[in-house]
Amino acid sequence: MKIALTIAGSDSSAGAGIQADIKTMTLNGVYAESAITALTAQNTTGVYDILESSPEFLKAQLDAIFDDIYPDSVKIGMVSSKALIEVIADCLKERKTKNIVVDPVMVATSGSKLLLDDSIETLMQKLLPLADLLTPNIPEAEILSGIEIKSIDDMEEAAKIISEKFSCKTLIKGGHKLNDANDYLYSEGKGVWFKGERIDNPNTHGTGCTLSSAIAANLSKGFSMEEAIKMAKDFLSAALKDGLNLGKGSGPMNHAFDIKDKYKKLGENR
Ligand SMILES: Nc1ncnc2c1ncn2[C@@H]1O[C@H](COP(=O)(O)OP(=O)(O)O)[C@@H](O)[C@H]1O
Ligand SMILES: Cc1ncc(COP(=O)(O)OP(=O)(O)O)c(N)n1
Repeated sequence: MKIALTIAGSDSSAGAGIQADIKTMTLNGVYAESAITALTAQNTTGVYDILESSPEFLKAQLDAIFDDIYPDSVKIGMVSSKALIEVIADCLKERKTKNIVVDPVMVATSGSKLLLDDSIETLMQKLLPLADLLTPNIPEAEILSGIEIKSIDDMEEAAKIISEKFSCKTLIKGGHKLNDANDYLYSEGKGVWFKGERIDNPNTHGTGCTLSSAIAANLSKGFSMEEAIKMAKDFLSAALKDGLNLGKGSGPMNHAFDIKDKYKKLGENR
């Protein structure tokens, strides 16, 4: 079985973060491992508290993982501080990790900061140049490229700037901010649009986490980057389309859309 590792924060409501990543990787047919950068007290209405892992404890988690079950891909999500970013960058270099997908999580859709302002520079210098793929949303892409994104042309230009700056493929997500569900990949001098069907569902908590971890799972299985992105978008759309409606705010998607009926039946005889 292929292995994917997520290095990210825990979301207590399990719609985003580590929990979304593990569900996504599992349902995309790979074995999921996790190294937790922070615990968040979070639900569909916001992030109420954050407790970071110490750098020593994050390193201990990564060493335990890499010494035993070596991953075929790594997805990195919320990493809030400089010291944690450095631990991850050192580990990825030392362990010669392949298929690195970085979702440069900065602010949750609910508005809470998940990356400290003074850590953005460290993220850009130490971690992003190690990535095979970056998956910023529009506000993150504006920070990484240094340009304002107000149009489709701006999206294309920003992807090129980011890709050249960090020497990696860059997928800018249109998402709910611009151009509906259409995302743009720039890679080695070439751009390609991934058109998605916009699903009218306000419950989009964890869409970014789900997309990046599905891409990592698909890379683990040996798919090309373009195939991995296409399949990840199909998985995300199906999870959104399932129409789960939980919580008082922007709720989680149903990652288990494909198997939910199988397990529902098991309980029906009781
Ligand atoms: N309503 C929607 N219907 C279909 N796809 C969506 C919708 N909203 C977001 N997406 C897709 O979800 C993925 C994550 O995008 P986005 O929500 O912008 O990321 P983030 O959670 O990092 O802000 C992208 O592929 C985007 O196109
Ligand atoms: C612990 C944790 N990590 C990441 C996020 C952000 O999730 P994302 O899928 O990028 O976007 P929203 O869910 O905020 O729309 C998070 N909220 N918590």
